[in-house]
Amino acid sequence: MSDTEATVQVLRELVPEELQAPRVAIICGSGLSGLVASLRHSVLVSYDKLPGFVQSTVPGHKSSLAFGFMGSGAGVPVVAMLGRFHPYEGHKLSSVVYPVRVMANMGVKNIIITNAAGALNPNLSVGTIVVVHDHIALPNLTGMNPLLGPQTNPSLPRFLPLSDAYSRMLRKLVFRAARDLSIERDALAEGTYAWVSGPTYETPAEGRFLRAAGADVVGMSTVPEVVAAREENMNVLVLSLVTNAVVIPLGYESVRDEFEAEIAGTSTKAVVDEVVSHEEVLAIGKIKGDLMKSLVEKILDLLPTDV
Ligand SMILES: O=P(O)(O)O[C@@H]1C[C@H](O)[C@@H](CO)O1
Ligand code: HPA
Repeated sequence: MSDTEATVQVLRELVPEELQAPRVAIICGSGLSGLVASLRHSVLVSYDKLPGFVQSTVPGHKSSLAFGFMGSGAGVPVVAMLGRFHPYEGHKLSSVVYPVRVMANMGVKNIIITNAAGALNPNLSVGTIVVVHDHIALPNLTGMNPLLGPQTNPSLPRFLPLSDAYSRMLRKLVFRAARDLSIERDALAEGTYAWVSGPTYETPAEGRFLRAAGADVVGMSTVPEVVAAREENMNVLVLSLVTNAVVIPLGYESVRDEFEAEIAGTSTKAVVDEVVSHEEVLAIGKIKGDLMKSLVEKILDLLPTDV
């Protein structure tokens, strides 16, 4: 029996039979566990009961899986991670993606991955939900790829194409859901997510670099999960909630100019001194959580029955 099969075996003992075949997995990003507040017949399973699972150590992430039905009518059976694992917590990449492999082993075919992210694109304001259509993963390109090493399951592809990682069908469904809910057009955008390891937020020069490379938002999660989910042949949807702007010009102003202006008694342009914090990230999650929740519920309502 493989490791993931052993974990699924434990879940089968802890979760009632009618919840054992989820169609959709949801990963809740920082401060976004309220996304699944409307789960019906829900059963929570703490990660410490599950072999192979580690613990979420980040504020705004709980260490439990939630099973239940979500959406209108009978609803769709879902399994949600109320907290995720990040490499910066000290978790190995194989641990970070382990829950995705377990959910795939349970037969889940669709995954909605959410996260909090900083905006690199100046057209994105705080609170916008970005439907991710591509990613830039410097860690993947430089030797920190979750698929490095012996294959956990040799029947999965060794060389995984990622040109179509983000399901067009699911992305389109988001916009249909938004129209059905009369969500204003500017509340949603499309973009490319840059994955960084964290836990430091970006310097202004790093922000400029990632923006120049074509990224719209930046965050510290998601991509390893996307890679594992694609290896497991799931349909992937990623929704990033913009919680802050990455202040690209901050720190760039010349202190020599400032010093010389002080001596001359003239004034210089005021330096912006916004500093991002995790508290701010969580606060935006709280404010926009209901919108994200309605959107996810409507996406589940619209999900074709054959996927
Ligand atoms: O788990 P996500 O990607 O939603 O969390 C973001 C990235 C860091 O974990 C944290 C920084 O504030 O929020
Ligand atoms: N950078 C990286 N990760 C983040 C940010 C950010 O600005 N905001 C929320 N998660």
